[in-house]
Amino acid sequence: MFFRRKTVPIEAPSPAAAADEVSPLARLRSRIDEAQLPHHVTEAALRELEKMEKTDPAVAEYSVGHNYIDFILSLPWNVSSQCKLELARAQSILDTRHYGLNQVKQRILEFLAAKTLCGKARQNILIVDDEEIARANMEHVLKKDGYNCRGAENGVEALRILAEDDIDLIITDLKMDQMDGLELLHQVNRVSPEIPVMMITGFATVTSAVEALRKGAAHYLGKPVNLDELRRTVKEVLEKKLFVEMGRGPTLCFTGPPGTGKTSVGRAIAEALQRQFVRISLAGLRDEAELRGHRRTYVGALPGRIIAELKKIGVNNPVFMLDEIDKIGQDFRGDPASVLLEVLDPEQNVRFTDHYLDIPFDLSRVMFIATANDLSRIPAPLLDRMERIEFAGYTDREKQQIAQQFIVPRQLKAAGLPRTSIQFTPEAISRVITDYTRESGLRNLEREVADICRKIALLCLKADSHEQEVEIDGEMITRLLGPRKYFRDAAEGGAQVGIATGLVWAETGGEIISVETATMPGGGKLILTGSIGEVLQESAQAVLSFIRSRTREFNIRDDFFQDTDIHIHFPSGAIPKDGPSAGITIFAALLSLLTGRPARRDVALTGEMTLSGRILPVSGIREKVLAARRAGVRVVLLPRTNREAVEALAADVVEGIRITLIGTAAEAVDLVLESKAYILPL
Ligand SMILES: Nc1ncnc2c1ncn2[C@@H]1O[C@H](COP(=O)(O)OP(=O)(O)OP(=O)(O)O)[C@@H](O)[C@H]1O
Repeated sequence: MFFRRKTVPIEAPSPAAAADEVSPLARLRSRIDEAQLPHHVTEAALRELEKMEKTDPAVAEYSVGHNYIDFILSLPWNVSSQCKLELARAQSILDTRHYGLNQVKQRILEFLAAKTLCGKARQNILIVDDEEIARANMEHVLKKDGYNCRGAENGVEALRILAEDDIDLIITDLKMDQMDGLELLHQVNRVSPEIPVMMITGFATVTSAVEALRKGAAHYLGKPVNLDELRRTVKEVLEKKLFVEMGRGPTLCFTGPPGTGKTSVGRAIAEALQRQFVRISLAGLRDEAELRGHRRTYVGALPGRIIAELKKIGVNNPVFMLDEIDKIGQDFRGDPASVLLEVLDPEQNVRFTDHYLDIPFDLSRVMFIATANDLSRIPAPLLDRMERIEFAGYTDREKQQIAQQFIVPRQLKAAGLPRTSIQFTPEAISRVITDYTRESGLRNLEREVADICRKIALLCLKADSHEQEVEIDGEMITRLLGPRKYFRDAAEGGAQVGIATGLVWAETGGEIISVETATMPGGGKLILTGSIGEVLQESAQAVLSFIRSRTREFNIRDDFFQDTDIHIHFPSGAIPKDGPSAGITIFAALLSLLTGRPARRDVALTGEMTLSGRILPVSGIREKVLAARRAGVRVVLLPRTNREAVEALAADVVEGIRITLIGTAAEAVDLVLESKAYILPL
């Protein structure tokens, strides 16, 4: 693509014409000309202008055309922010903005390091000209600018060099013996289409130069070559190529529970790269047109959100966050995922077409980062294009540190309170964390701290003493926030017959669930309730069959199911539940019910159970252990096959919790059920 300069003559205003007599169309034409848009964009704008010239200004099409040209002119076709990629700076920004997240920071730095190396490598230019003096001149100035240069006398020699060396740019004369510039361009396009070719031409061959541009040349310069223009153009062309190469490779996808820092790390990356930051939320997006825009033939047509955001931000190389990519939908209005496939594919996004814009826009300079809570909901082809980086939930100790260092100062400032005179004691923060929030991330913690700060601000204003020193302790938290919202139910509740505590993974992170069971006279029916999915229903069936096949082993009557119905309930019916990892918990609850042995509430289980009673591995171990700690669980039973994941847990994650690994359901029995039966077993 090349930038056309002054290709369309503007009619010079007659000396008599006053500035305000210039017609709106002439003004539009000169704006198009001055904008120095890429060639295909100028052509599209001029085509629209020609249509307007034939249209009555009173007709709606006239203003549609005017808006369209205005829109084209407002897009950042050539405007990029001067960004730098310095690894040390990136590291210090990531470190100062975020506590912990060591693995995440490490992965991001590795990702950026590869791009930094890509950007630091010296670029190789091949200069093809049969005049030795012309070659030598160009080599001289370009070498001074830090490029490696090689020379060739004609196209044949150039192709030979191309086969043996890595070349980033070819600058070629048009007229040469043996193989001329046009033929060389044709051959390069065939064997190495990613290498840009710049044409140098004498005045007599301008027509061929235009033809060369049509055939894919990156730029052309007239002879004698203006060396300053050459340096500028080479820099422009190579920078563009570098951007495309740096953008190549997978898009980053940050996954993890809400409030774990995905968006704010994205923002820090933009700052580290000195690029602008844009974020759009894709949650609930069903209509393809929202991303790709409406065709201009529709009344009230608008561009899609990607192009609209680029227009708003005014540069073509921001860090663009596609938030909640796992929440996009699909219906009769199209498939937004297919648009995202195009946007995230470096081969295709060079020519991204928005329906409203109707001409390709180059998105290759944009750095896209996606975020998701649940990877399993992302369509496989989309997931395939992304490099996943996991954000785990925080331990209470990490939350305490983040609150002291980041959240409290930020919320004090937001409430207009002086940071020096208001102090939160560690006990106060700890109370907010345990009694008023139950989450993997920091969303609610930040909300509660903000609430406290606003209340303090009101009190200070009422007392007219906002410079006064205030220490906020645990007791004051209760007075400000009211009765505690969460109880450590597992630790505080006693053992019960027919109820077991389980650990599951949800998109909000690890969660604790209880499985409740009851029997009643009936005829062998299994009733399952609690908004559960198919996999969970099948797990329950398998567990029941396992117990029925082992009645002797568990001291249960052989025919217990003949005259009994069994009901298994998963409380919190408003939340849909599915997944195999509750199998072992269903087993514990059911066996407790059938044997009359109470199940300990402070023992939590997770694991998929097979029909023969084996326990299969599950995912989200860290999140589940953190959820267990939040609920006051003391013992966690995990599948033996998850040993490696357990051993990888940091000491502060497992602090205060005993983890026992089990390989079969039978191993869990005496660990969960108390030995004494309180109710007569069935
Ligand atoms: N490690 C951390 N250090 C400092 N602050 C943090 C850290 N992690 C999260 N935060 C803060 O917590 C708040 C929530 O984070 P953020 O909005 O980035 O979460 P998110 O993971 O993008 O959530 P969602 O999935 O809901 O979009 C922000 O104010 C952020 O600055």
